[in-house]
Amino acid sequence: MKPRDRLRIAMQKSGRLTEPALDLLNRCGLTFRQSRDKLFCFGEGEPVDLLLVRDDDIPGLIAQGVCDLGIVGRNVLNEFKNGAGNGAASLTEWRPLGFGRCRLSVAVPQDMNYNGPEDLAGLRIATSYPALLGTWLREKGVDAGVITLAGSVEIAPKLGTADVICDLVQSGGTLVANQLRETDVLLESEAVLAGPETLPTDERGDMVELLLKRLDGVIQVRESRLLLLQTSRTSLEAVTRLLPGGPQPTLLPVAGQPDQLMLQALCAGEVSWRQLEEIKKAGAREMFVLPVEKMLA
Ligand SMILES: Nc1ncnc2c1ncn2[C@@H]1O[C@H](COP(=O)(O)OP(=O)(O)OP(=O)(O)O)[C@@H](O)[C@H]1O
Ligand SMILES: O=P(O)(O)OC[C@H]1O[C@H](OP(=O)(O)OP(=O)(O)O)[C@H](O)[C@@H]1O
Ligand SMILES: [Mg+2]
Repeated sequence: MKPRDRLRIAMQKSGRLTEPALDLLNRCGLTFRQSRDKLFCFGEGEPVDLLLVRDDDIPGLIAQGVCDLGIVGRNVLNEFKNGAGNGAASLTEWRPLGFGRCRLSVAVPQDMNYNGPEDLAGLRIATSYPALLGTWLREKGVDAGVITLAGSVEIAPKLGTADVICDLVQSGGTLVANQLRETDVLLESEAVLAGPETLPTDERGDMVELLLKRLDGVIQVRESRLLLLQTSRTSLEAVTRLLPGGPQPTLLPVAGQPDQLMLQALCAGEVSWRQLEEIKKAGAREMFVLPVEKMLA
């Protein structure tokens, strides 16, 4: 293979991961000029280009060295590592990316009596993830038939082509619509930045390091929220105890109300309605949760 001096990242051409992946790269300061065939996007500022492909092809492209990194679901990456890519150059997750969250689960007809994996013995299981399912069945010591389907797996029991299924679940809506019930979770998945365990030693390696640093910053900011509220000095301790994790809050005086304080806290993740209601019960009022756009400690 010809040596390359520009970093090449593979990502899904069109699907659930396309928009969030592009958005993430943009936030890392990477912008791309789209070529007419839309399969290759040339990086405008930094020496980083994109290859837009079917998500299933991403691990193989990295293993072959056609791309240096890829943005792909853990489900697809691990299916490759357990199956087609078994024994190929080892791939690793450089970063979990926090979108495309779903799980790979076994689901059975709602009216089936199911007590555990041993009840799958002798049944036919339809899946798009034969390698991950095969590994799990071996671990459980269960001998079952694996029927590989490219899609519409949930319909297989109704059609009589399988008894149970193993497929991706997010809200669970598709399972309910097909009278199925989730029984075992094989894998918790989200989009990841995948790459070889050993990074290139040339300038591309330096670019990967820079990208990882920017990614860490972007992910930290994306998950941060600024919580603003007012509280009386007497409620301060109770309110502070309920604050979601993060650095020490900042306290500011409120003009004309000496017993009141304005509190500002950086929270490491989402602040739910339930948490807000609890904090309010402890004595807080005038509460605001704001997204953080940029952060420089
Ligand atoms: N319902 C879901 N909710 C959230 N994430 C999901 C869901 N279903 C799948 N995913 C994640 O998004 C990834 C891409 O899903 P998508 O349906 O776009 O793939 P696809 O149909 O295989 O696309 P391609 O044409 O690239 O092969 C999945 O591999 C998985 O990691
Ligand atoms: O638990 P839920 O929220 O219902 O999501 C799960 C469904 O989402 C995915 O399919 P998708 O909608 O991408 O359809 P496809 O596999 O036919 O492309 C997955 O294959 C499940 O069928
Ligand atoms: Mg696919």
